[in-house]
Amino acid sequence: MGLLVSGQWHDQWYDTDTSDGAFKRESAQLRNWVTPDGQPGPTGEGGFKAESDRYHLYVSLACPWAHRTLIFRKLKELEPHISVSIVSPDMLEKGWSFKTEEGSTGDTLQGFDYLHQVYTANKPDYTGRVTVPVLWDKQQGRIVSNESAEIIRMFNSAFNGLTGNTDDYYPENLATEIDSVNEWIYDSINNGVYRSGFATTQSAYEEAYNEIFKSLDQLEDRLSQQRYLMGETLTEADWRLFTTLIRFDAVYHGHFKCNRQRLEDFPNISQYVRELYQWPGVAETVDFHHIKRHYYFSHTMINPTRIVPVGPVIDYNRPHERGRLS
Ligand SMILES: N[C@@H](CCC(=O)N[C@@H](CS)C(=O)NCC(=O)O)C(=O)O
Repeated sequence: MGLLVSGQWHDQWYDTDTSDGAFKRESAQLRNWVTPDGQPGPTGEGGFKAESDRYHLYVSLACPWAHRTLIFRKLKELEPHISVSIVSPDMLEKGWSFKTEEGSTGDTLQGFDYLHQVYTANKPDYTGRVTVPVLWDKQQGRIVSNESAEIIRMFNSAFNGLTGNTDDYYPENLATEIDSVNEWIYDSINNGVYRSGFATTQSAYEEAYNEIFKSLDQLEDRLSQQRYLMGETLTEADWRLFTTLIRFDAVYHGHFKCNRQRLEDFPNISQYVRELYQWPGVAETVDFHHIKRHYYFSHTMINPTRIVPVGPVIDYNRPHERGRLS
């Protein structure tokens, strides 16, 4: 685990000393947008037109942020148009690698050994963390974006002309409400589990833990009254939440100490997770080997023995009752 400083790799764990033991996530730096005609998007530069076989996605199957982009690539029928490389679940001294032993595809586009080389190929003197996902433009030989929240918005609509798929997970009439639910879920759940797991003081950990379970209680209540976060319409807010929920009992409950109870113990949340897991194509994007191996093997500061737990045994394919009550 580390970061690039002026293009040089430095092996370094997150610094929590300056924030009373609390983990602070850095904002993504590369924020251009693919658009239907190549006009600039909400941030960054223009010149990234939606075209078939022009873009390549670098992902980890372990990472909840990268997982969102894989789900959108699947749901929006972008697989024939956007190629993918999957990193190894082991993120060690040199960060994300393409070592194939534990199931990386290798860098199928550029043949690099490490993801940090993709970042320096984009900008030789790059300074910052080297994170997945990364959306790479094969035509210009540069990174379009390393922000999953924005990559899924591009996937949601920019390529509709190519795929003919007009399913909309960010409909205009719900956009403001989706943005506000996203913010709540991001702070307390998506990033909350990391704040719990990476905390280095008892108080920072307990603060994150309390926020997570307060939000999960609210979520359980909301899902007892409606099928999805926005009611009857399945939106990006659900997919952003799902990638954290599907990892919860396998890693966040144990490794990140989010252990007041398992998600399996929440009647509505657990059924909602199963409904989304069973959504056509989605189960294929979930890889519990990569998920467990990444967290338990890579974070030696938290789990020095690197033993990867065998359980839990949960059948996400068993039936759910969602949709029957409404
Ligand atoms: N804001 C980014 C965050 C991505 C992120 O933090 N990914 C993690 C993996 S789950 C990562 O690559 N971490 C490497 C590091 O922090 O050095 C996004 O949502 O795309």
